[in-house]
Amino acid sequence: MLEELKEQVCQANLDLVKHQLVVFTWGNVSGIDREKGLVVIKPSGVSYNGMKAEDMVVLDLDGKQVEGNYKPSSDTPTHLVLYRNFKNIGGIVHTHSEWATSWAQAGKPIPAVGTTHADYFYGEIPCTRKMTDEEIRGAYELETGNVIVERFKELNPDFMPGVLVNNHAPFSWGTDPHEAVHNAVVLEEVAKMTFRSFHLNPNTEMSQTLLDKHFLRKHGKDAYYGQ
Ligand SMILES: O=C(CO)[C@@H](O)[C@@H](O)COP(=O)(O)O
Repeated sequence: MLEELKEQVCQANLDLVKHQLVVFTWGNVSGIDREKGLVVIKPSGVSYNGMKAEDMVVLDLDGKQVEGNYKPSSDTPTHLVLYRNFKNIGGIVHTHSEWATSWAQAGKPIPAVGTTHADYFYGEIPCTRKMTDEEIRGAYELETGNVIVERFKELNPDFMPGVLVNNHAPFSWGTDPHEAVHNAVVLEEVAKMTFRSFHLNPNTEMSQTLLDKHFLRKHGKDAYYGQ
């Protein structure tokens, strides 16, 4: 089971390259085995070229490394905060994909103005507040997780599978590493399309009715999209 998760996490990391979401080593994917309470994550700073499942690092939810020859991603504390707080998620992606990162750097949430967005994200994709100097100097990556959780106080992570970290970049998640990558791809596409929509028409908007229709036809108890 853990070996299978290492394969999935490794493949999901390689998929970031395939989908052109990462440059150099600017990203990472993790997955969790909830029964065992173990997280599998990409090693820090290791090139995607020739990366193998056995290179993945395994930790418990407190961050204690239990397997792996490498140090885990420097973003591991952020992933662990999200797994501890968002109980239904099974995979997390962090990238510096250029369109989503542009919104994050600008400190701007991405408004829901089209059905591509509404098929995946139930409302505006939130952006976290700026971190304080104290948070940045302290346990920075853990505090990054904390500001995400703080931003989700009144949001459901099952209906909003991604966030922009202010001055930084996006995180996305899903029920497993593969779905988390899928959501990262959609987030990047939506970031690009929304920027262009506002460029063409600064008054672009979408009704709540259309947002509800598109999100709820794919998610929730009355979903009917697909097979
Ligand atoms: O956010 C950043 C850098 O700004 C990191 O996520 C990125 O470089 C990836 O770090 P790791 O190689 O996973 O330690």
